[in-house]
Amino acid sequence: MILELRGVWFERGADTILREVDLSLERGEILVVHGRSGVGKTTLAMIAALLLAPTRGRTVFMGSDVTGAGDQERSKLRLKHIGYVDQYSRLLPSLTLVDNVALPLRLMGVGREEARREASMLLERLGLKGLEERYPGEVSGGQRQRAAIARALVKKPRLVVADEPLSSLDDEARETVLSLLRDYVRERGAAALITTTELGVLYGGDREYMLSEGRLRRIA
Ligand SMILES: Nc1ncnc2c1ncn2[C@@H]1O[C@H](COP(=O)(O)OP(=O)(O)OP(=O)(O)O)[C@@H](O)[C@H]1O
Repeated sequence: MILELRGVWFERGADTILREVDLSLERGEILVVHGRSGVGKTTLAMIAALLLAPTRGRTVFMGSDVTGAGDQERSKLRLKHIGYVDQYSRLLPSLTLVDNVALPLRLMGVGREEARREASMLLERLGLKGLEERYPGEVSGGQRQRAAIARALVKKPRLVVADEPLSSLDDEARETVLSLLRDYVRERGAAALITTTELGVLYGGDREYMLSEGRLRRIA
């Protein structure tokens, strides 16, 4: 088991965003959470990525209960094991795509050339060959989105959490990303959680859920 959320609540002031959410992610699985704008998908994604602690309930990551873990312990786990793609596919504007994607490896101590080589390979698999030396401001939103996915995968994390990673992609690019994610989680025994505001389309995840009124309901 990679991640387990047990009876998780998230309350902010008088608002209850998540109510008694149970979710488990096993190795090799892709889980998709659908939901309208504002229902709490980002909140759930951030809890899954250990960026946010639930107000009630337990979080178990790779067999360890991290419910009461401090910031430092959680950030250590994140750096090593979790790739997070935020909703805005934020990249550093002053670095080219290849250097953005190579950055997590550089931070882990990998040499520049090797890190850039790994990054280029991933960019190519995501259909971005030829754009390696462009800056984020010189590519499209969908291309930035794919570069952000490459950046999350480059350090080969155990858990990939991607918040609305497909929103600016056409059908072909979307399929490219999903099939790369499928191959990735299967090959590496990793797991992925992705969110989407699309309600009527299934994404071919191993399990798909609808989040509404704070509760998760399985839809496929
Ligand atoms: N920092 C904050 N302070 C107060 N309320 C917040 C904050 N962040 C989010 N919210 C509220 O919490 C609720 C859940 O937000 P969240 O971002 O998790 O939703 P979402 O499903 O990801 O939405 P979207 O699809 O529009 O990104 C929303 O009603 C939002 O307005």
